Amino acid sequence: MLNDDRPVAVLGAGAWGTALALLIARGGRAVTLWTRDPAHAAALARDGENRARLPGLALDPRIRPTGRLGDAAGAGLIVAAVPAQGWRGVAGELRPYLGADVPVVLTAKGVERGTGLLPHETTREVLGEVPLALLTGPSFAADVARGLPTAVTLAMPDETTGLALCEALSGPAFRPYWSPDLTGAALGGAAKNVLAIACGIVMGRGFGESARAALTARGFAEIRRLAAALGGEETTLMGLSGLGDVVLTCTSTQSRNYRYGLALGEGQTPAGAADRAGGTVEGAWTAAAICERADRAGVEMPLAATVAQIVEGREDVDSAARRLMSRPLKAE
Ligand SMILES: NC(=O)c1ccc[n+]([C@@H]2O[C@H](COP(=O)([O-])OP(=O)(O)OC[C@H]3O[C@@H](n4cnc5c(N)ncnc54)[C@H](O)[C@@H]3O)[C@@H](O)[C@H]2O)c1
Ligand SMILES: O=P(O)(O)OC[C@H](O)CO
Repeated sequence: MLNDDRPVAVLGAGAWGTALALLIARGGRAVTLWTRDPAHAAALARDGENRARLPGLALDPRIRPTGRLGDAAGAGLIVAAVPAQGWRGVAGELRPYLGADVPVVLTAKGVERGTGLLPHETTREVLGEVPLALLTGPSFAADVARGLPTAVTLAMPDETTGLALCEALSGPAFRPYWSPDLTGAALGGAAKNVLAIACGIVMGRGFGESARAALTARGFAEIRRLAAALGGEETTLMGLSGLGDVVLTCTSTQSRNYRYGLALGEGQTPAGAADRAGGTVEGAWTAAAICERADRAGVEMPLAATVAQIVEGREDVDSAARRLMSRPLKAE
């Protein structure tokens, strides 16, 4: 299934899809790199690089860009790098082209608005019982594309296929660790984007490093509460896909979510902040969606709810900070 000569289809040719296509192609596999925009596919082929997202990094000759989703037919493995809000539609269009027993590796880090579903839950609704994995964890596209050392989580309940996927996707500088816990891994990846926005806001507003450390720890506590309520494992949250990605994204200006928060903290509007972040800011969409999901599970997430309020322009940063600091004192 995995060690055959069929190409790998990577869906979504943004920063992450392009980085993963490079990783896989360098491992010797042919890659079909699909983008919804045929003009973008033509530009990728013509330029030999993704100028908008990973400028200066040459595409491997084994990568074939395409604007036709039907070119994914015949792939031995699908890697989906479409943002969480767009994945349901793409998955539906993919269905007729998906071969029997072909594994689908999801990589989106978000919660779907309107349903509160994590990417693997959306996929189950649309594609049914396909072999499903999630690749997540601390990994900036530019780092992976440059071949810098990276370790991630590959979550899949079936151990045999999960380990085979780790092998298939590993490289000299890319090390996936298998986990059986899809829910814990997906939740950590989605929620850390919301927390990264909060940390960016705090730093942009000049509240200082102590405030950011407090926010990171208290935000991580609410993520763990929700994960536990949904059946995610504590060990997953304490690993690469949870703590690892929180550490990365809550501290680095390489993160778009963090940059978006920084701009909000500096007083920009949500639209201006999105422009400054550049590219997909999953946490901006996920903040409200994860709160809806938490409400249904009876879990309180005051920090995520505050990010949602600020992102939607319903509260300003200073009044949010005053409100959070005046909450009743309680046990840690
Ligand atoms: N960039 C990273 O370092 C990184 C790392 C790990 C995971 N991720 C995750 O990967 C996903 C994609 O992020 P990215 O960095 O590639 O973002 P990006 O902004 O660079 O690119 C997003 C791509 O998705 C496409 N897209 C958006 N909506 C679509 C839709 N409805 N149908 C089809 N295509 C659509 C866009 O055309 C674009 O090519 C996100 O969930 C992100 O959290 C990103
Ligand atoms: O740029 P961000 O904030 O989407 O973060 C990218 C990756 O998720 C980091 O692991």
